[in-house]
Amino acid sequence: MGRMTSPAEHEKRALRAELRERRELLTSLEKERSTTGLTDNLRALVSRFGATSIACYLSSPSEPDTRPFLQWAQEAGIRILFPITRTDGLLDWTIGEEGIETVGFAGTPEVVGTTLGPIAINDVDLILVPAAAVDAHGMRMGWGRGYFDKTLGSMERCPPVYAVLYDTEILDEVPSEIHDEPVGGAVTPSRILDFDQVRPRR
Ligand SMILES: Nc1nc2c(c(=O)[nH]1)N(C=O)[C@@H](CNc1ccc(C(=O)N[C@@H](CCC(=O)O)C(=O)O)cc1)CN2
Ligand SMILES: Nc1ncnc2c1ncn2[C@@H]1O[C@H](COP(=O)(O)OP(=O)(O)OP(=O)(O)O)[C@@H](O)[C@H]1O
Repeated sequence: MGRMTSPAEHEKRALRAELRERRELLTSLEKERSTTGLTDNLRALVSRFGATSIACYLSSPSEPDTRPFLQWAQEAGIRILFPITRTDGLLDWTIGEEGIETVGFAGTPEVVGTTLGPIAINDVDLILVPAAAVDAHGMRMGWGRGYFDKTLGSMERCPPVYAVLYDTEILDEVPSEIHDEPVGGAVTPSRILDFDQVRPRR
């Protein structure tokens, strides 16, 4: 499109490729082992905030497995909003009343259900976002489509936002651009991190 590529964009692309490759190298045993801890930590986070309503995504095979946690949350009567990718780069949300899974526009697993618009996410008590990496200031890098930056950037008041990722993806520093939205914390298979944010959320 003739746009200039900034150093941060370039760095992000290289880092994403490295992180993607690292995830692809995890064995199914390593992944299975990490699921128990991740599920415990996600449950603990819900308890900590007393969340009765959350936003979370269905993980794809290379991502830390959110599914056992989602199963627990559903059984516990927690309202879950799942993202639906739109062609315009925004996210719709659904509670997925059909209980059916499909593949979305961007290639990630999605749930089928009545579509709620982008602002439906304003109501939740806790937001769990996918991430490729985060740093100690809560700077987050996603997989490069800007869906969550746009979603979080458009929220007037934002509930706690935690990135879900593997331990090795917590880095000293993540390349950042002006539109990048920080997260308040991160959840990995071994811990829950809370960041001191440089740029406080509105
Ligand atoms: N499970 C899951 N659902 C999710 C996300 C996610 O990261 N994980 N999303 C989080 O936003 C949204 C979808 N985001 C996506 C972001 C990038 C690509 C993608 O195909 N990226 C290319 C490379 C892009 C690049 O590196 O520049 C690729 O992976 O080949 C797909 C979906 C909504 N749902
Ligand atoms: N708030 C925004 N408004 C408009 N465009 C945006 C916004 N945030 C990000 N973008 C655009 O989206 C693209 C991807 O951004 P970036 O590389 O930061 O995504 P990411 O953080 O990896 O993705 P995601 O948020 O989906 O996990 C960039 O071209 C960027 O300009």
